[in-house]
Formats: sequence, structure tokens, C-alpha cells
Amino acid sequence: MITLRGLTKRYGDTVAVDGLTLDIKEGQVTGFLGPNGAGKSTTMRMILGLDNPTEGEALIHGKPYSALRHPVREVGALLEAKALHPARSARNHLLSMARTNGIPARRVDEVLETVGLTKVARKRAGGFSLGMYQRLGVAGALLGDPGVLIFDEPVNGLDPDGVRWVRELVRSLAAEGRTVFLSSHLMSEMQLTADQLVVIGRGRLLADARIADLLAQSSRAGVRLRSPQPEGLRALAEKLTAGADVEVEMVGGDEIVVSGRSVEEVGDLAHELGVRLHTLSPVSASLEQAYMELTAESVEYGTASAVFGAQPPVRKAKV
Ligand SMILES: Nc1ncnc2c1ncn2[C@@H]1O[C@H](COP(=O)(O)OP(=O)(O)OP(=O)(O)O)[C@@H](O)[C@H]1O
Repeated sequence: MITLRGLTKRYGDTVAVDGLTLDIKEGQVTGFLGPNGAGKSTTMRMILGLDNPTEGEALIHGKPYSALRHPVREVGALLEAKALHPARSARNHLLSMARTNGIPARRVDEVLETVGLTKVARKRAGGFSLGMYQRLGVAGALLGDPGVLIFDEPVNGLDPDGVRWVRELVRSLAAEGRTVFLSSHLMSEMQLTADQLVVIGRGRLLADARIADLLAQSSRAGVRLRSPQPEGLRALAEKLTAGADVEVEMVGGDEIVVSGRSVEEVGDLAHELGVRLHTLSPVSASLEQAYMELTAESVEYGTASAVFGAQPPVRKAKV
């Protein structure tokens, strides 16, 4: 478990992290999201004792990093994959880490196998691709068999196979009861990998929720209807928009997307009005949409169109 209590970091006038209080629990993958400059790396660095909080604290199993007796055995991290000597082989890099931390050499071969680098273990790391560096960084994080793992952008530079490998690895680490905390800008990947999401913007906590709950709250979740009766569809849209908290988007002449009502409610109303339907299906919000809604206010360098992407927000139909 990682515990943050009022965690704050100021650099001069910049508040990089602003009073974060939350628990990052074991046995699940917690995704860490936020726009560029939101404070994710600074938060991770403070958890790992690489930066000191201005106020508050970050604890691993109840202790600050500096008080851990065997840090590498308690927390493993991948921050900057390329932070190693390029002339060294992958194996020697891990061996020196192992030696410093009293870890047996056979563990080095085990983690090299886990990350799929056995065949290139004796080659100079300087010739590695970014994906191979990432794998080596993950190997270093796993070396001490720690209960807490922190990965900053672990899929950065990986091909689709590598991305899937990271997903399966982090899921299995969480299934073993470990605490897994990872950041990524790849929203679709986060939706597949994480159980819980922590979203920050301008250093502040915007959400700490299960992914399923975030998706359910998104205004983009809704019901899609298609009908061969445009008049009927318009009448249905009119009736729906008369209700509170309902939004209807017209998509061409024969389709609408309704948010704020269930499939059952919309289907029953269509039946009542005698509107024939060719499609009646739930539309789930994507994590990307839910995230955009959460962070729209706190994007440091964004423009309105970058915030909402190509699609405008759902609007009320003009019927
Ligand atoms: N050493 C530093 N000195 C001054 N300001 C810093 C320092 N490190 C980070 N900052 C500032 O703190 C804020 C948070 O930065 P941080 O790197 O933690 O964000 P991030 O969420 O990791 O961003 P990204 O997604 O771009 O990696 C930014 O405004 C950044 O410019």
C-alpha cells in the first residue's frame, strides 16, 4: 500500500503537487493520469524518496522511503528507462544492482527471463531499442521481488506485442497481491490494464475511482437508436428532451444518441409512441471521453479543440 497524506511540492511559485491525499491499494492496478505537467512524475519521485515534499508525506507500507530497511525489496520502480551506463550489458547492470542490495545473482537471470531479454543479456545496453530499455527497466524494478511497483509510462516505445506484455505482467503482479501504480498517456491501454484510476490536474486530485464507475458517470454514456421513421424519431427526441438531465444528439436523419436515460426507458418510450426501431443499443463512454471531461479545466497547454478532440461535446438536439 502506498499512502499519500497532504502531499505537496512547490518549486518557487509553481505548485507541482497540491495536497494529494489517497491510498493506493494492494492487489490491484492503479492507473495514474493527468495532462502534461499535472504533477505525476513529481508525485512518483516523492514516493521514491527522490524529491522531498514541501508539505505532507508519501508512505510505503506506512513508512517514508528513507526509513525502509531494504528499499529494493519493498518497492521497485521504472522511472527513466535510459538511466543506465550504455557500455554495460543488461546482465552486468542488473548484477551490480543485485550486489549492492544483497540479492543473489540467480535472481538476475530470473528477471531477465521474465522480461524476455535472456538472449541479449550480455550485449551492450547502448545498442538497445527504447522497447528493450523499457524491458530492462522493468527487470530492475522486479529484481528485489518487491510488494510495491511504480511504473512511469512503462509502455512508452513498445510495439503492440510489448504493450500487451506489459499489460499481462502488471495484471499478474497485482493478482499476486502487489501494489501496482502506473502512469500512461495511452488511455485505451489504461482502460484495459487498470482497476482503479487516480486522475490529477495542476497537482490536485480530480478523481480516485474505479474505472467502471468513471465510465458510468461520463455524460458520453448513452443509448443509440436508429429508425426508418425520421418523424417518429424526432417526436421521440422531443419527448425525451422535455425531461430533466436528458441530452439527445441527432446523427444524420435516422439516428439519435440519448444520454441520461437507460436502454429500457428509451425502448419503452419508443414503443409507447409507436416508433419502429432498427437499432437500440447501449453506448459506453470510453475512458478517453471520461478523462477529457474530468481534466478539461486543468489542461496546461491545451486548446479547446485539443481538449475535446474532433468531436464536440454532446449537445441538445434542435428539434
Ligand atoms: N525540478 C523542477 N523545478 C521546477 N519546476 C519543476 C521541476 N520538476 C517539475 N516541475 C514543474 O512541476 C510541474 C509538474 O511536473 P511533472 O513533471 O511532475 O508533471 P507530469 O504530470 O509528470 O508531466 P508529464 O506528463 O509531462 O510527464 C510542472 O509545471 C513542471 O514544470
